[in-house]
Amino acid sequence: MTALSLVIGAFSLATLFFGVARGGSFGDVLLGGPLPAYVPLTGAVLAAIVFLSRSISPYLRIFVTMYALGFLFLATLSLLGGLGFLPQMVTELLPPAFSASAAAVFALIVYGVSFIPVIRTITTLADPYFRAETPSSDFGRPFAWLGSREGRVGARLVGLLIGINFFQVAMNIRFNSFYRDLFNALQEKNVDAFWHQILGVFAPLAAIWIAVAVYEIFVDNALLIRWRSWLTQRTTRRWLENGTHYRIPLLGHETDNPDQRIQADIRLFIDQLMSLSIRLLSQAATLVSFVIILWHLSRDFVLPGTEITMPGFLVWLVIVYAVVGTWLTHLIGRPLIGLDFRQEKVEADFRFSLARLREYGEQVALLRGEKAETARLERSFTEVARNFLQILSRRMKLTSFTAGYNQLSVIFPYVLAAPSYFMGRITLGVFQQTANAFSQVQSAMSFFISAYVTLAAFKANVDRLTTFNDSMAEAEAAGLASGIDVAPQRGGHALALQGMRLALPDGREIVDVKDFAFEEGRSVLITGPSGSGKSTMFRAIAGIWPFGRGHVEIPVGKRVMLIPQKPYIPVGTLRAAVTYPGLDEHYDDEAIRKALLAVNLGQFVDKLDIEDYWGQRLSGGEQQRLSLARALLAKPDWLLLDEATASLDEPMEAAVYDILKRELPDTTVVSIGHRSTLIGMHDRQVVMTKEPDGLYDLRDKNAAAPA
Ligand SMILES: Nc1ncnc2c1ncn2[C@@H]1O[C@H](COP(=O)(O)OP(=O)(O)OP(=O)(O)O)[C@@H](O)[C@H]1O
Repeated sequence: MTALSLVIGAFSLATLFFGVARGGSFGDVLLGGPLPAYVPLTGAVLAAIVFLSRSISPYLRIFVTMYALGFLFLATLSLLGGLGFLPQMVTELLPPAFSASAAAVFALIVYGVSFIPVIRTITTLADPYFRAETPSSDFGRPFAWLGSREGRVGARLVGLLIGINFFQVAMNIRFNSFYRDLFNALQEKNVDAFWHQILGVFAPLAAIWIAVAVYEIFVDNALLIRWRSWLTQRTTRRWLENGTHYRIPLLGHETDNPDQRIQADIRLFIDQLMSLSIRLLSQAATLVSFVIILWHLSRDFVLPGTEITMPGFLVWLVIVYAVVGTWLTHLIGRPLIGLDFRQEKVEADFRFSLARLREYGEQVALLRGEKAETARLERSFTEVARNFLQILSRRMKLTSFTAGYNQLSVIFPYVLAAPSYFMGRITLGVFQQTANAFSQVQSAMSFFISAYVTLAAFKANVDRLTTFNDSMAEAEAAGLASGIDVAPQRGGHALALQGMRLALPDGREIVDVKDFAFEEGRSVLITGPSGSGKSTMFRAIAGIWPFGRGHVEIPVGKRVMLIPQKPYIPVGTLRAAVTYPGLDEHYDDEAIRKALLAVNLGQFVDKLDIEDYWGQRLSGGEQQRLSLARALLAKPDWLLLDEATASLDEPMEAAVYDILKRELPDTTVVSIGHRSTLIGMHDRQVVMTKEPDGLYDLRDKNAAAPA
């Protein structure tokens, strides 16, 4: 950015000096000459903006850069044209010098809007991608020439898209003069000129237009998939790291349906941001270009119904026309923002209810819960339909206005230009060219009108992603600020708990383990009343419970594995289910088979590659044995079993404990359980005991006071 700013600064100073040196009155220098002085003057401002833009959002910086390059291109063309260095044919098509200054003004606008809070919210979501230093992704190999860092490639693809959009605006300008020439040929009944316009002008232009449109789709979608993969991966990792996904609902956040935010909202955000921002830019360029054209065209126009000539009156009319239309649309369409937000939420709630029903199909069927489920689903869908109807009613109101407005826009310029045509002031070609220019200006100015629905949905989408990010940040902060620290301890031989006071999310304290050690090699059974906080203590040892304070010390290099009562079994192959949470390629088949045989699941050893919903296919006891097989593979130093054998019959439970002892001689087992038969399988029994202060502490069985 610094180099670009220096180039623009040097160019501006040199051309300003050149203009002043040529002499002439102040007015001549400022407005006339090969390059009017207002161009280098705005160029000097642009150089400062480009320099300052180093500190703004990287996404917006791409736009400032493209405008700066546009300025250099247009100003150089104007200068060369002004000095007579370009052929006549090119000079005729040159945009006026004013357009270079317009590019500088747009850069200034982009710089200005970067400080608006709502824009900051949007760029906060967009920017991390453009800062990414990760190696460039494999998607869209044709873009290898754009660089090796993902963020840089992304930024250059956005730049390329902007360039394509500028080019399309330039083509539209060329098409505009084609209309004039074509209709003039028709009016003059000049057959040769007519065919020249069709075959010599229109056909090549159309061919270029098609090629550019196809390339644009390619660039646009390549950027979309690269950006989406990067952002999805980053969000998923962040969500799953350090138990954040578990803590978000614990903290009572409103972040519903994270699955929808990751799967749908990220895609929508990128898609809508790209189309809105790049379209906004090309609409701005269209606006400036055609306002200039329209201004020139309406030089000879009379006010309809009079013979008074009023230069540029079409420009004023189109501005008033579009501003009033935009304002009315805003008034009518505003409620759509909230309604769209709600629609996404109720749709996702409905989808989640269905997915959950599939997961718990057996339980629902056994309980004959179908009636209750039908009622619940119908209630959930009623919300979907009710909100949809509100959106429909609002859209109908909005469409009845915008459709009428668009229809009026078709005939409005004809009505305005007709008197001048009938009075012979303008040719049929100019009449047609005016109508085309008017509609270009009107559609650019009313970009906000046609994009209103997209803008409303975009705002709702940005809100959803922002609240999701905020909840993740809070859950991360809660993890960091948690008063419970789990730290490795040098030289120790026990998993020790000290000053551990655990609370519920509402702040009510339930557990106070003052000082307790699970010594290496000495298995422990924890018993105690239901709800006394045994599982919560295990959660704290695992480092995922954020409420409370205290220390958990684990000897350096030792591993703790926790097996809950209800195992989680991912959808996929049996091999992946047994090796979870490890990766299946880390274990050879022999080890997996041996583990399955040890926990009496021999009937499944030849089904390792079968993909299934194993969580639904296996019985409760089989699922528990499968998760014990995981422990045999993982060989942890401490194995915490939270009622992990509660679904097994007593002989099977005893056999499993024997196997654990035999296969994992170096593992210390700590179990939570209620069965008395478990006592003989452990070296020590402790009880969660209610102390006089109402909190539970661990006491050795023989020392336990009555609760
Ligand atoms: N996410 C949560 N939000 C609010 N309260 C919770 C949450 N998780 C647990 N609790 C509460 O914490 C208390 C202790 O629960 P915990 O599961 O630790 O008990 P437990 O001793 O393991 O019980 P059980 O023997 O029945 O399994 C219970 O009153 C429970 O309702």
